[in-house]
Amino acid sequence: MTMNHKGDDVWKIVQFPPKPNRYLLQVVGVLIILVSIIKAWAQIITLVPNTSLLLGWFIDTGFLAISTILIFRLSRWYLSLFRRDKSRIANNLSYMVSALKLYDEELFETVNSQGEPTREKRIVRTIRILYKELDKKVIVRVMRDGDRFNDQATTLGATIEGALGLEIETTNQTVSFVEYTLLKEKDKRINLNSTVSSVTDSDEIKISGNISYELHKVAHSLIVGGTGSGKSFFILGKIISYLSLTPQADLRIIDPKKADLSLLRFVNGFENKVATEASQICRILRETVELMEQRYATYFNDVSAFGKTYRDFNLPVVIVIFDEFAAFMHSVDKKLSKECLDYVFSIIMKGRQAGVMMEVLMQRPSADDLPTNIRSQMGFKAGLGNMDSIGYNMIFDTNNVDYKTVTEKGGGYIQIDGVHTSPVYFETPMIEKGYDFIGEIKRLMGNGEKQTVNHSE
Ligand SMILES: Nc1ncnc2c1ncn2[C@@H]1O[C@H](COP(=O)(O)OP(=O)(O)OP(=O)(O)O)[C@@H](O)[C@H]1O
Repeated sequence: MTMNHKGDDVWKIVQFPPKPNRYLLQVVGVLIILVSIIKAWAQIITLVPNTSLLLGWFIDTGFLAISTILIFRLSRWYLSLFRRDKSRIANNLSYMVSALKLYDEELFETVNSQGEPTREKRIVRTIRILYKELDKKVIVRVMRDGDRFNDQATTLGATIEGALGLEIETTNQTVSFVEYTLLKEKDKRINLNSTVSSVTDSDEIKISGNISYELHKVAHSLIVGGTGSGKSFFILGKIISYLSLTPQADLRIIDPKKADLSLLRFVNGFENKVATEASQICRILRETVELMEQRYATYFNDVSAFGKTYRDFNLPVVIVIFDEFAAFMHSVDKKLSKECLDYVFSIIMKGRQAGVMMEVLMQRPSADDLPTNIRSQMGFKAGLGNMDSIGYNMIFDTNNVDYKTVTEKGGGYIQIDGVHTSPVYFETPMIEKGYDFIGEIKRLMGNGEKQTVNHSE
């Protein structure tokens, strides 16, 4: 039987009712083991012919050692049958089963010690709950066995949170179980200045205390959020993070609404890299596709490039940030929107290896605004602020999540490929009041002095 170590990667069953403490049975059992082995030893010893003194001493010592080991092993096995899972998690979940009466009892006819017939209640069925304790998480799996607890399994989230005093990170519902993943430590909002790792060669971007990802593994992003949800702060924060990478990211900005992002056109180094008009937008996208093709032609043109990415050639990541994507696609004529969409599609399908990425922002996702073949390639998806279930389903392609009301500015749900299996609640990096985005971007761009980007394009 597995012991209950912290961080064990083993499923354990929550015992209900808990095993009773049968001390008398334990003592008697161990005594029987002891006496039987001593008796057996005494019996065997009489069968051994009494030869020399030395041989006799060896035989006695050998039997004594074997008997001691046998007594110890057998007793340990016997006592393990009575062992109770005393962990706080097991105790609290067992208490929850009792408090919510997540078990069925039936009346049984028996005979009491005076020989009179009596009736006694016995537990005949209990909800089946398993749990696993990891370093940073506790996973509670409530089984759906087709009994009356089947539907209850899906509604136990808040009660389990209360019982364990931990917060649910994700809920995963299948036909045979509902799995609640709880965080041992609450996720913490981080400050913008700790979003980029100081480790050289790292392209790790931190989003919160518990959430981070490597940019080259995730590639394209989708950020959705209504007015006031914190979308602009999030993307401006990300721009600061991207510009803090080494080599510094090469950003192209598309802002058809001529809002905050378009102001970057006044920063040295962003000339010709900010587009607000349809024709400029199409030009920026076309040039980015050409750059991508050029990278493939220069760096990935023979077998020596097998398995390599843009990072092996120390090329900067190129990120096209496309704000108000859906609104733009609706506002331009069909021919132009098709041309733009073709460029976006091309980047999304081929960009990752060459380090050419798309970051699409929009107010509300709908199947018409963002075709499924593009949406499914987005490794990073975030929905900020409150959204209806159709909105969430459109972003995350799942309707098995119990989304909480978002009250915090910059709060929402996020799902990153390779990091999460379903969307989790998060809060965007904190940006203090009066933060000078443009000033900071200017500083990172070297105030228009020569950039420190090390590439040959
Ligand atoms: N990460 C954050 N740190 C600190 N404050 C934030 C953060 N995100 C949002 N806020 C607060 O919420 C307000 C609205 O955020 P923001 O302007 O980013 O919303 P939005 O979704 O871009 O809305 P709009 O589309 O109208 O610009 C900000 O002015 C700021 O006060």
